[in-house]
Amino acid sequence: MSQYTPALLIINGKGAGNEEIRSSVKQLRDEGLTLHVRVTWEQGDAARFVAEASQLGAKTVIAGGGDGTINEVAAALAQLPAAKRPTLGIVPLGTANDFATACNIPLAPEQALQLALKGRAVPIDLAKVNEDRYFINMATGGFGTRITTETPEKLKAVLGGVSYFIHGLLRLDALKAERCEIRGPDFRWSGDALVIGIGNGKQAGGGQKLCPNALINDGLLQLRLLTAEELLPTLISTLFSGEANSSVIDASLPWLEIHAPHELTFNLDGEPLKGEHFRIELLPNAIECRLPPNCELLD
Ligand SMILES: Nc1ncnc2c1ncn2[C@@H]1O[C@H](COP(=O)(O)OP(=O)(O)OP(=O)(O)O)[C@@H](O)[C@H]1O
Ligand SMILES: [Mg+2]
Repeated sequence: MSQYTPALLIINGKGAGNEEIRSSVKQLRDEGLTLHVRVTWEQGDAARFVAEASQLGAKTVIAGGGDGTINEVAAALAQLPAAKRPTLGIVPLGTANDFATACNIPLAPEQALQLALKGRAVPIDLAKVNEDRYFINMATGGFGTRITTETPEKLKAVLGGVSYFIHGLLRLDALKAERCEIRGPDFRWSGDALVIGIGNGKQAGGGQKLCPNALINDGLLQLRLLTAEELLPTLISTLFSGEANSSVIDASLPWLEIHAPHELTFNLDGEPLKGEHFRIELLPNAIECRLPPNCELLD
């Protein structure tokens, strides 16, 4: 398999017991591919492994995990000089795998690994949040945040992506509007928001298409705001169907700033970030990613 350059597979420790991955890696190595494997234990490990990639001569770095793992790998790649930046591959081993699902990346590890090594590399956008945080898929505030921050790991392990949905329904009583102000080029809104979705990708929280018009190579973020004017049942059906409605505000923006009088929690690809001020800026063509020809997030 000499047509492949060496690659590095970073597996989130939660998915490291996957036997299919083990046998696929063995098979690829038997065919002659140099495929390094590293396993994470905690936050920060993936970024350190990405830094190691150039010493290993890896031209492809594969994130084996859910959205949080892809986030960490993609963010570390974006911070490397362009000339030394490996291409991102994705093997979905998380709970919801919202980004991979929206991209039509195969969920079967063997096929995903083939795509991650051989697929067409496409430049994609990333979003930068404040000084040093990023997201590849979506930032959510409000209801969606509660779902993803508080869905217990045990529920995720037993029920997979459905757990986000079930846990979300159990927590409807906890739905609370957040007062905030949002500004961007030719855009200004202030009021009480129940859900704030800022999408590079379309879906989060286990298949909820919060930002149905988002694309990962259009140079724009889709902002979708569900305001507190609507009755709860209408709002929930809107949330799950993605249809238009008067309490839904939509905008496509290259950057935006959010200010709140008290602390808000945003989830960046499912990983929490607290603050009162957020500046979110789209970085066009920030990294290259191997994606299937039928990826639905491409322009
Ligand atoms: N060995 C490990 N055990 C538990 N957590 C880990 C381990 N290694 C990394 N992490 C943490 O896992 C989180 C990322 O998980 P990831 O998002 O990939 O999976 P998931 O949440 O199950 O899937 P998804 O986000 O697609 O629903 C990060 O917060 C990271 O710090
Ligand atoms: Mg996650």
